[in-house]
Amino acid sequence: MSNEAVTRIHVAGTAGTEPYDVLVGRQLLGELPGLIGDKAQRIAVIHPEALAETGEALRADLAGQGYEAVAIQVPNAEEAKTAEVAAYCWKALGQSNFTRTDVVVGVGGGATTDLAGFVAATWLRGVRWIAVPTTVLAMVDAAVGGKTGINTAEGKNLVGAFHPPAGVLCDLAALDSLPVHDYVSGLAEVIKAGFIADPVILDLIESDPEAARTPAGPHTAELIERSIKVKADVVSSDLKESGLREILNYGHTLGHAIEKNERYKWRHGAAVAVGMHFAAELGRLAGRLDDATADRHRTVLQAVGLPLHYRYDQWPKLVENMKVDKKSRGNLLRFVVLDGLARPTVLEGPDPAVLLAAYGEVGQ
Ligand SMILES: NC(=O)c1ccc[n+]([C@@H]2O[C@H](COP(=O)([O-])OP(=O)(O)OC[C@H]3O[C@@H](n4cnc5c(N)ncnc54)[C@H](O)[C@@H]3O)[C@@H](O)[C@H]2O)c1
Ligand SMILES: O=C(O)C(=O)C[C@@H](O)[C@H](O)[C@H](O)COP(=O)(O)O
Ligand SMILES: [Zn+2]
Repeated sequence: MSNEAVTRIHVAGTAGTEPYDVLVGRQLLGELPGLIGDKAQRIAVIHPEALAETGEALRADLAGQGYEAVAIQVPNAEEAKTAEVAAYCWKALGQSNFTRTDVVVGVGGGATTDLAGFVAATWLRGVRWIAVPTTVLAMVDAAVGGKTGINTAEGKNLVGAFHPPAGVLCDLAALDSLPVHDYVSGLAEVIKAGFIADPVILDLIESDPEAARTPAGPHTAELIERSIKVKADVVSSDLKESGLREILNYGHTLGHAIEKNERYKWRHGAAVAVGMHFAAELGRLAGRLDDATADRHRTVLQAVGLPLHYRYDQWPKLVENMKVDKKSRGNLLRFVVLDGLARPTVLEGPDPAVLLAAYGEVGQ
């Protein structure tokens, strides 16, 4: 793995879907026409406000290549993941006479790629789409694996579809304009990949946590590639989350509950960081996780500047919010915990007293 070469990570097709590759490197947009294929006449470039120039440049470039290209600008961050914004995109596609052979390109962070993928999944019951992630989080996680969706007032990602992209282009140059707060938020999913499957990720971050906070750090490409590999391996064998894929939800049961409680104003990665701290304490109290690995969660998350704590008095609301987690079955709450480093497992229906005790370490 190096900073210069283009790395290609393969995602196998399962459940009747096509395989595809995730490319990591620089100046990758030349790959787009090949991914678009030769049947498309129209391309819709869905991008957030923050990437207005990028979106327009891409639209103009595609128009120069002979496509009828439209740019669809959507709000930044979670404000894009709503039914209203999805409907706005459907309207734009309808007004462009967008057909089944046409292609959606989602350019942006995870919120944008989740929305763009969802729009592609639902338009005409599914059209081809390509992800061009521009945040760490979207490169290592959101754009890979075909989970697409939007939030509702009742919870995070409650409406969506499994609809894998035709390809994912991770241009590392995009990260240079990312505010540090958003860069660091993405490290939560990188650290998650380290705890559930690839501890070398943790070693690399711990070797220089300050450097890990910037795209100029010495291990940026390797951290991104290793995290993508973790995700690609999991979704290659379990696209629709019938089992193994649940491990990617480490830290998310509480994390999503916090996001909803904050009306989606917290960054996803920050909420997942608190959620992983909670999951580590839960694993420890359930007698599964050793002290050293549980403590390592605190040190590595804190070292890169991610939060560990949330409001203690919000626990009853968080418990309510967790009931709509997609891993729940009836009234049974289910949490991904670790049996040890890189040994994820599911803890079903833990004693409410144990849950509260774990939250006692997290709440402030
Ligand atoms: N589908 C999945 O498997 C999956 C996995 C993980 C996370 N997610 C979702 O991803 C979302 C979080 O993604 P995120 O952390 O990328 O946040 P985000 O998409 O909200 O982006 C953060 C902010 O950065 C801006 N931005 C994006 N790229 C930029 C760039 N290169 N330069 C400057 N600004 C830029 C965005 O417009 C936004 O304002 C959440 O909605 C989460 O649920 C989905
Ligand atoms: O891809 C997955 O599967 C994940 O769980 C990855 C998570 O990082 C991601 O936030 C995902 O969107 C959560 O899925 P959800 O099904 O809990 O909404
Ligand atoms: Zn996530």
